[in-house]
Amino acid sequence: MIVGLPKEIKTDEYRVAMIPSGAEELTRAGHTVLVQEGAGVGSGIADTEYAEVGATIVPTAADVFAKADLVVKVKEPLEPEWALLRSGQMLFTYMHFAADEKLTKNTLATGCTALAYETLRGRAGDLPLLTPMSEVAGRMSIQQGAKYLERPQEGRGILLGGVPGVPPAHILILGGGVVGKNAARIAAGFQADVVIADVNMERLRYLDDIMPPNVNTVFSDRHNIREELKLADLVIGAVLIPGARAPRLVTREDLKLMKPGAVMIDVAIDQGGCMETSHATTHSHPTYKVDGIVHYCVANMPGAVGRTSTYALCNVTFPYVLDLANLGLMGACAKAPGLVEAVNMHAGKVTNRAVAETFGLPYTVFQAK
Ligand SMILES: NC(=O)C1=CN([C@@H]2O[C@H](COP(=O)(O)OP(=O)(O)OC[C@H]3O[C@@H](n4cnc5c(N)ncnc54)[C@H](O)[C@@H]3O)[C@@H](O)[C@H]2O)C=CC1
Ligand SMILES: CC(=O)C(=O)O
Ligand SMILES: [Mg+2]
Repeated sequence: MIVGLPKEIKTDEYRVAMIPSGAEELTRAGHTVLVQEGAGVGSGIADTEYAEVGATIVPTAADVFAKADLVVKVKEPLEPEWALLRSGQMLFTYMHFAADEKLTKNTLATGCTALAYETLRGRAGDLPLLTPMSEVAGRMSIQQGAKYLERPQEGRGILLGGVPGVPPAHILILGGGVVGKNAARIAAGFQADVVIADVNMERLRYLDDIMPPNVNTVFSDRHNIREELKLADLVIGAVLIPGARAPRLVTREDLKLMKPGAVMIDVAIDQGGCMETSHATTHSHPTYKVDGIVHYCVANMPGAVGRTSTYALCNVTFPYVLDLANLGLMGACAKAPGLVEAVNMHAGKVTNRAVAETFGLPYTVFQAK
């Protein structure tokens, strides 16, 4: 099979979807690997490192897409890439279709098989290809929150951990999954006062067991969220309903409850965001203010720490890339049934129920045989 690795084109995206050890394994298994010139540079990987293990370096994305049976990427295909995708081709990347109707319809029109990292299921029902980036984004959310709470960044001028005689920041984390847990751990280390809200009681019990005393839990309902917003210096949006648009938990009206200069980091922005006033931003221009509240809504947070994130991502994606190359789509799905969940589109049909329902498109069951 021909496996293609284009350079990412999203603003401030420094990750790449395959590291040289992956290219080495694929070529050893008899596959051809096409790497776009400069694809790894943002993560500190030179073209020569791919070439040395047998990959072919090609000058443009068009060269990669034209020949590859399987294109491996990090972020969703952007407009210049839509024209390069074709029927019968597999695209394996983060898609986040429910957040973007134009992306959904244009990708569907290409007829490609769209395999989304974020909906692939592990044997335990987990989302193993989302997990490492959620670990990165969760940890990073507190780092960014600390920065934007500083007064020169238009925040409230609050130090997360406080100092003797002055209380620490109060942090509300909406969603206690992978992002939420990682955010809470880092925030706890800063000695902030942390509350995690979730609707899953089993998850809240688990978090209550493992977290230090400065992390508490609360059931996520309208009343509790509004009470917490009054206290919060920093809010982290970390909810997820896999495949679907994020539920809106904070309305514009709710912002009036908050302290001026409080910061909201909406990590769930890649699925459309869990605050009504959120819209996607970039690392170059990460924040904006609505009603005195600082909003940070970068949809590719891990892209800024490309070196860490690339290795963390490729550790988990590569086994599936190798299976897709060795066994083809149907063979790889037979080997790992959770891969079927990743198939969001196939042959011009939407094969993910949540994506279809979000945009009122017909839903077709993907037949993995
Ligand atoms: N902006 C970025 O760069 C990145 C964004 N993300 C996104 O962060 C979001 C969270 O991801 P994960 O933590 O991995 O998901 P997860 O599935 O591990 O956790 C989500 C949690 O949200 C909870 N939840 C659902 N509805 C809720 C509600 N109404 N109130 C409170 N909690 C609710 C679930 O019970 C679950 O515990 C996803 O949208 C993911 O794509 C992840 C990595 C990077
Ligand atoms: C998950 C996601 O959106 C990212 O890593 O960029
Ligand atoms: Mg407390």
